[in-house]
Formats: sequence, structure tokens, C-alpha cells
Amino acid sequence: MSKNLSIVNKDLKEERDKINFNVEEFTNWFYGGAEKVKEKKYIENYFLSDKDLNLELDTSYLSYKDKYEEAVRRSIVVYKKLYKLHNEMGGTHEDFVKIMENLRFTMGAINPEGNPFVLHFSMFALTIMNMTNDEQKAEWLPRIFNCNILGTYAQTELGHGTYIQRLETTATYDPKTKEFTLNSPTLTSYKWWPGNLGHTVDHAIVMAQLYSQGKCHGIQPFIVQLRDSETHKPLPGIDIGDIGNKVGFQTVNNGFLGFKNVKVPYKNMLMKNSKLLEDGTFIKPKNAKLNYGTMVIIRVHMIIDAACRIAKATTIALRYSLVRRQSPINPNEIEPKIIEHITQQNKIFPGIAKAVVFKCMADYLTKLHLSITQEGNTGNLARMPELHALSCCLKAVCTNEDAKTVEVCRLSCGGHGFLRSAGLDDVYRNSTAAQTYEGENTVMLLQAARFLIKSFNEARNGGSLTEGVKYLFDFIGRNGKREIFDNSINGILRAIQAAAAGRTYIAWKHIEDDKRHNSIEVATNLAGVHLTKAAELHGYVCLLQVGIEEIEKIIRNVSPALGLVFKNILELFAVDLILNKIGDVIQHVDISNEDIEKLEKQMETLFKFFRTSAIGVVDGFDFSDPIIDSTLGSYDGNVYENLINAARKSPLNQEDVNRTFHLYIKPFMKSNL
Ligand SMILES: CCCCCCCCCCCCCCCCCCCC(=O)SCCNC(=O)CCNC(=O)[C@H](O)C(C)(C)COP(=O)(O)OP(=O)(O)OC[C@H]1O[C@@H](n2cnc3c(N)ncnc32)[C@H](O)[C@@H]1OP(=O)(O)O
Ligand SMILES: Cc1cc2nc3c(=O)[nH]c(=O)nc-3n(C[C@H](O)[C@H](O)[C@H](O)COP(=O)(O)OP(=O)(O)OC[C@H]3O[C@@H](n4cnc5c(N)ncnc54)[C@H](O)[C@@H]3O)c2cc1C
Repeated sequence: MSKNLSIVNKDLKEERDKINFNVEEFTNWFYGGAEKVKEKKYIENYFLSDKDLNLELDTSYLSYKDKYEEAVRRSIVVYKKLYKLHNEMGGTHEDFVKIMENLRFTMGAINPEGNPFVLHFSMFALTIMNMTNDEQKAEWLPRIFNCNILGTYAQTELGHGTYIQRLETTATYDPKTKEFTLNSPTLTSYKWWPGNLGHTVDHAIVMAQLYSQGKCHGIQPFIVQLRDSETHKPLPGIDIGDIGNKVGFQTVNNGFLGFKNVKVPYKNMLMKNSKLLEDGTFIKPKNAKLNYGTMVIIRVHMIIDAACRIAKATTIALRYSLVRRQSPINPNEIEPKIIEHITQQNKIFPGIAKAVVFKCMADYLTKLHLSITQEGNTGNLARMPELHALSCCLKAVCTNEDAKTVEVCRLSCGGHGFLRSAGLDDVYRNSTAAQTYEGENTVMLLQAARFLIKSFNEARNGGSLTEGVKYLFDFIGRNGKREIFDNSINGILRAIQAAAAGRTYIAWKHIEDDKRHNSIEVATNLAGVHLTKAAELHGYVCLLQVGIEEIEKIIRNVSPALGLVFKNILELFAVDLILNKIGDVIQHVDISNEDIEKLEKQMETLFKFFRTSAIGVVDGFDFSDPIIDSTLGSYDGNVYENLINAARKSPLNQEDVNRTFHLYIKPFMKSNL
């Protein structure tokens, strides 16, 4: 790919010349301030400029095994540098987190098919940080931070990923030896999926059913050593390996794991929440779901990941659409940039708006998570269900939108979008993986719906509601009357709220009706489709509500020119949303055909305004060329040169005649059949 930034494609240059706001100001907002942007650029360059990484090698052409080995090699180059940089920066925990957060995105360019150590630096470390008592922290954290041990989070089994209460791995405590014995009693109890487990790590947090004093006390986390520290051979009783080729994540080294009478010392059960006394007495935690805490943290983190994948995909799609010319709109005119086709704008512009609104949501949710965690640390767990419902809901809505948007971006690049060098396939594979991991999205929506139905019952009984679901009161207050539509941002919000509340009511009524003949559980299952729709609509309510609040604040703090761009983005998001959800809206809102036509016209006007800002916004996402890693989306826009250069690197093009010609093709052609 061309790296010469000075020779920018003239069509792209022309677009940039027309930008009427300060792109840097947008970048500063996106990354949380000028200082953070500086830091990001420094860290990115610090790692990506390292020749030892050998980023020239296109790993997509390697075999499965070679890809894994190269990913391990590159990761070690990175982690060695990480510790060097960490020392240079001062060596505090905050410095470490700062580097890790920036590395998350840089790592995508280094190991495009996934990081074979990601679980060590995320779920493994976070679980030990958050679920251990003080002695355990002192014992394990230094070893984890120094990478003397490497770990993963082993929860999912062959038979169960969603319904974790039914995990089958057992940990049976013997007070005489002060040990647990871990067993995988069935094939379906084998751990299956944990990232980095196959051949990379030597430790794991293992979620297992705790048996003590003859009773089962539910799933609890244990730190278990899996491989010998010197030889890396599996320890006695451990059956471990890689689960094989997947749709994506090829270098994450997802693994399987079985236990046969594996002994684990007493001190290795994580004891911050549940406790087991040495005599085997079990002490329940304040809330049994505290052991699910790491999943909640990661779901919160996944919102910014979704925003960034959309930002990357739309950057590629838009830059390409500004240099690709095809199909005259007026027969006698020159072929326009394909972005001039309004359908192309419809494919890309709403995606850009989603990246911005998801970023607002990620910031909001991160703050909420922090404040609810702080409350939790003082023993107040009252808001845990709210955080759980919200993080499940948004994890599902944002990753579903993410996968859809990335695919639309690929389609918007026509044939070239199907090339690996376009850079959209790994983004898509990561998006679609995120729809499943950390809680399958339908299941996540159903969790959020439980909260909605509870809140609906609370509202009907005149109880109190958390801020985010107060709109249910408005629905109940209307007493069956429809919300009257008004075409303003807040009018759109009220319409989506009415649709969400209306769908919640339909689901609630469905359950109430079915309850007469069925158990509540069966009735809830039968209402499942309505419940997921209600939760999805609730997710959009949250996104729009937070989008409005955050963007109003942003507009007060940025230059008027950038403020107008944010206003445009918010309206784009809102109008696109209501038009896409019009079926749900019509059911519960008094909205006329004229109103809908007005919204459609409004969308066209919004496109017109956004047409000049769009390139500034995607440039403002500030993905450098090595991070964007796309023939279609590089900053210089020299798409055709990039494409031919990438094609020439195909292993098949390294010789004029492939040996299969002499081996098979020629004899076949000469055989006269
Ligand atoms: C060194 C430090 C550096 C820091 C840097 C940080 C960087 C972060 C990087 C992030 C990068 C991310 C990359 C990571 C890659 C990850 C790879 C993927 C990993 C995985 O997939 S791990 C496995 C994930 N598995 C799941 O998500 C399983 C899904 N299932 C569930 O969560 C539960 O089973 C489910 C569905 C919630 C049901 O649980 P169950 O116990 O059966 O519950 P019930 O149905 O009986 O009851 C529901 C009831 O419980 C409440 N509830 C449930 N969960 C919670 C919770 N977490 N908190 C609070 N309350 C909860 C729920 O509200 C219901 O309440 P009711 O009142 O309605 O009864
Ligand atoms: C790329 C990737 C990485 C992963 N990394 C890890 C890891 O590091 N550690 C780890 O422990 N796990 C990991 N997992 C496992 C992951 O968390 C689970 O696959 C996920 O939680 C879904 O569970 P499942 O596979 O059991 O799906 P299932 O629950 O079997 O889902 C199958 C279908 O059943 C439906 N379904 C299931 N239950 C319900 C319900 N209650 N109501 C309605 N429908 C339902 C689902 O909606 C879905 O359509 C990873 C998975 C992937 C794909």
C-alpha cells in the first residue's frame, strides 16, 4: 500500500479542501482531549514502527499454524516493548492501563485475526483484580503483571455457554487435605471456546460447580495451573488443545480443556464474593451474580469496540466512494464519484452517525459502570440489576448494528469490497464474533427485557423507576392513547420511547394472558419475540437519549462550525432510526403519511449538509494507514495503485508459471480427453 501521503488522489484532496470545520477538534473529542490524542499517536507509532514486527508480511496467506506462531511472535515483540514503555512512563498502574487501552486498537493491525494473549490482559487479569481477597491479590497480581504466568477465562463448556448455572465441571472440596478436586464428568463438561487456552496460557480462571459438605453451592471461580511452568506440558489430569478453524479469530487460540482428578489448593478459590471456610462451610455472597462481574465489565468495553469497528468500516467505504467514479447520473456528464448516488450516501452516512452516538454511549456507560462499582465496593448493590440490564441491552444492540453496518460498508465498495486487501473482512468477522461472545445477543436482549417487564409492573403499581425507563410512566399515563408525533429530535425520541413502551406492553400482556394457562416461565418464553423487540427498542431509546444529552453538551463546548456537524450527525442518527423502526412507531404513535414523507425529505436534506463534512469526520476518527490497513481506505486515496500493488504480492504471482500447469493442466489439455 502506498505510504506517500504527499500524493493524495485529487478527488479526495478536493473533498478535504471543502471541509468547513476543524478536523483536529473532532479528533480531540473522539479520543477525549488533545493530550489523549498525542498519547495515542505516540503509543501507536512506538509499536507500529518496530521493524521486528515485520508488518510487511501479509499473514492472511499463511497456514493456520503459521498464522498462530507469527501472532505469538509479534505479540511478544509488543509485550516486551510494552514493559519498556511502561517503565519509561513511570511505571504506575494508570500508565499500564493507558498503554493497554491504546494497544487494543494497535494490536488489530499487528494481529488482524486476533491476539493470542488478549484474555490474559483482559478477563484473566480483571477477574483476579475484582474477585480476589487481599492475600490472593498479593499472591497473583504481581505474577500476572510480570507475565510470569499467563491465563485465560474458562467458563463456557461444550454443553453450556449461555445457561451457566448448568455448567458441569465440578470442584469438590476436601477439608482434610484442604484441596479441591476438579473433574469433567461428561464430554459436555469439557471447557470449550476460552481464548488463548489451546497452546498459549498456563493458567486459567475456571468456573466450576463447588461441592462442599455434600452440597452443591453453584458456580465459583478457581485459579488453576494447566501447564508446567518450564516445559509447558499439560499437567497430570489435564486434557487440553485448540478447538480448530473458525469463522474468524484464527489466531486467538480458542481451546478445549478437560479435568481428571486435578488437585487445586484451598487458597485458589477466588474469595472476594462467596467464601468457603477451611472446614468446608460455604458463605453465600451478598448477591450471587457478583461472580458474573467480569462479563459485565467486558460488555461495557464492547460498546467502544463496536463504535471503532463502525468508524473504521465507514472510513474505508467513504474514502473509496469519494475516489471511485461510476455511472453518470445525467447521461452526458462525466461519471460522478459514487458518493453522488444518494443510495450510496444512505449506505454510509448513517453508519458514521452511529459510530459517533455509540462513542457517546460508551463514555456514558463507562462512567455509570464506575459509579455503580464504587457503590458496590461500599456494599450497596442496589443498582447492579440496572447496570446488568443496560450493558446486556447495549452490548446486543451495538454489536448487531456494528455487524450490519460493516457488511453494508463492504457492499458499498462493490467488487473491491470483497477483496481481503480492502480490509473489511476482519472487521466484519470481529463484529460478528462479538454478537456471540460475552453473551449471545438474543439472550442478552432477553435479560434486558426482564428488567423492562419488572419496571413495567412497577410503573403500573405506581412504584418508582430508574431514570432510563421513566418513559414507561408516560405510556401508562396516556391510558391507551397514542403519542402524538412532532418532527423534532425530542419528538423522535418520544416516538421511539412510545414504540419501546408499547412493545413492552404487548410483551407484558402476552405474558399475562398466557399465564392463565401456563407457568410464568412458559408464558415468558412464548412472549420471547416481543420481549427481544421491546429490549431492542429500549436500546435505541437509550442510544438516542444519551446521544441527545451528550451531543448537547458537546455543542456547548466546541466551535460553532463543529457544533453544526454534531447537530447534523445527531439528526442523521435520529431520522435514520425512526425511518428504520417506522413499523413499530406506527403501532403506538399518531404519525401521518405526511409526517413520514417529511422525515424522508429531512433525511435527504441532512445528507446534503453532511456531504461536505463526512470526509472531515472520518479523517477525524484518525485511523492511521497501518491501522486502517486497506487498499480502499488509505489516507491518500490511491485506490487503484494500492489494489494492483496488493495483487502483485499474491504468492501465486511470485512465479510466471505455477507447477500445476506441468503437473496437471498441460497433461489434461494434451490428453484429447
Ligand atoms: C490489566 C488490565 C488492563 C485493563 C484493560 C481493559 C481492557 C479491556 C479489554 C476488552 C477487550 C475485550 C476482548 C475480550 C475478548 C472476550 C472474549 C469472549 C469471552 C467470553 O465469551 S467469556 C463467556 C461469556 N459468557 C456469557 O456471557 C454467558 C451468558 N450468560 C449469562 O450471562 C447468564 O447465564 C445469564 C444469561 C445472565 C443468566 O444467568 P442466570 O444465573 O441463569 O440467571 P437467572 O436467569 O436465574 O436470573 C437472572 C437474574 O439475574 C440477574 N443477573 C444476571 N446477571 C447479572 C449480573 N451480572 N449482575 C446483576 N444481576 C444479574 C438478572 O437481572 C435477573 O434478575 P431478575 O431480578 O430478573 O431475576
Ligand atoms: C469468538 C468467541 C470467543 C469466545 N471466547 C470465550 C472465552 O474466552 N471464554 C469463555 O468462557 N467463552 C468464550 N466464548 C463462548 C461464548 O461466550 C458463548 O459461545 C456464548 O456465550 C453463547 O453461548 P452458547 O455457545 O452456549 O450458545 P447457545 O446458548 O447454545 O446459543 C444457541 C442458540 O440458542 C439460543 N438460546 C440459548 N438460550 C436461550 C434462551 N434462554 N432464550 C432464548 N434463546 C436461547 C441462542 O439465542 C442461540 O440462538 C467465546 C465464543 C466465541 C464465538
